[in-house]
Amino acid sequence: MAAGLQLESFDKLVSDALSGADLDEFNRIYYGRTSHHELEVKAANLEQAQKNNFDIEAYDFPAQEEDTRSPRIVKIGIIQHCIATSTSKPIQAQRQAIFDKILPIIECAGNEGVNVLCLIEAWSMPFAFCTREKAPWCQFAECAETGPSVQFLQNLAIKYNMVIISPILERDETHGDTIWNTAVVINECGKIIGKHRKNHIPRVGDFNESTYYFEGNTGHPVFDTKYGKIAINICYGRHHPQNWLMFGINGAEIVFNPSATVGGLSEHLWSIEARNAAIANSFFTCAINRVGREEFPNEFTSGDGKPAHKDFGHFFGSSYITAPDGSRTPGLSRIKDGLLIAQVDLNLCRQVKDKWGFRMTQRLDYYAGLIKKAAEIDYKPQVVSGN
Ligand SMILES: NC(=O)NCCC(=O)O
Repeated sequence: MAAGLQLESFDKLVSDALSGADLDEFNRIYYGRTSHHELEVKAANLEQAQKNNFDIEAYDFPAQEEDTRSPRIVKIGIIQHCIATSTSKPIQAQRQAIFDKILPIIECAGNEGVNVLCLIEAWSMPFAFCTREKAPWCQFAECAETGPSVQFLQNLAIKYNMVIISPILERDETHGDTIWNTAVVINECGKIIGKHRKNHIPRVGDFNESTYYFEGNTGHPVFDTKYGKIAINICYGRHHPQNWLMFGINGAEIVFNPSATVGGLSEHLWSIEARNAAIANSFFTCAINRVGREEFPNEFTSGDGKPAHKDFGHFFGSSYITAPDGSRTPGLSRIKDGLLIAQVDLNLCRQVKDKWGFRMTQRLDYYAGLIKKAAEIDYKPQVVSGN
């Protein structure tokens, strides 16, 4: 099969090709456990998924029983989806079409008892930053506290008693109408408990996001919710180990990575980075990517000598969840909308810290000193001459 759009999923390719002991051994080595611990999904939700053309998969990550702590079972949900209509339509129509298509997926998450749900980066709009055009795309920017996306999700958060992370294009009207790439955290009562702005902005390929917004100014907040301590590392921030590290230092137990990235650029990195972060920081990570192709009315170039084009390329989905011990779920489809659920016991975070001691051995003070020196203008790299 030719590489690209046709391949439904890497994980399916493997499970179709292998069986029996070979598949078990592959799973043990690649996923970190021979069985995926699949959980049953309610028949009504499977029906709903089929009717609305999305997948649902659910997996379990148990921890060892402890004498001194009760299990802390939490259901995490992540949704990947494509846009729902032409990028030439009026802004409100494009946004409403996304609301309409994502509603049954969120309802399924709610009906499956998901406690914390996260959507893709800039979920309520096409990823128009490739174009470098300000109009009409800046009109998608909305107030984090009162905008249409937040209002839409607040009701669902209340209805399903669910924390929802809503990554949007934010317009901060109070501070000069500035635009940010922001994840808004809505608690299970529908209250906005805070927001985080993307810390690292890409300047690669068609990802011309720096034309629209700056590096975030909200630090590395960890939101202490009813369902655990959660944080959000938005898309390109996953390439920066220190970004993950700071969320870990601040006590995160689950870090979501809402993303928008395309096959030509990053597909070979995708399965590594969020997974590695889970291992290095003893927390759960959830890598969530957009699906589909997005075409824009006017051509744009990427500064790479290639012809001008209107299409961003293939957003390859493949969302997955990794536990602190490095075991992971299979990824969702590369081409289809989907809901991935992981039932996790948050006690696993401490159990992995006790086993591996990464937190204890990371030598923060040592590296803090070294990095401070390395950032100085006259720093001399420690290189030993071979001559
Ligand atoms: N949205 C975003 O930051 N994409 C950058 C490309 C990547 O990180 O793979």
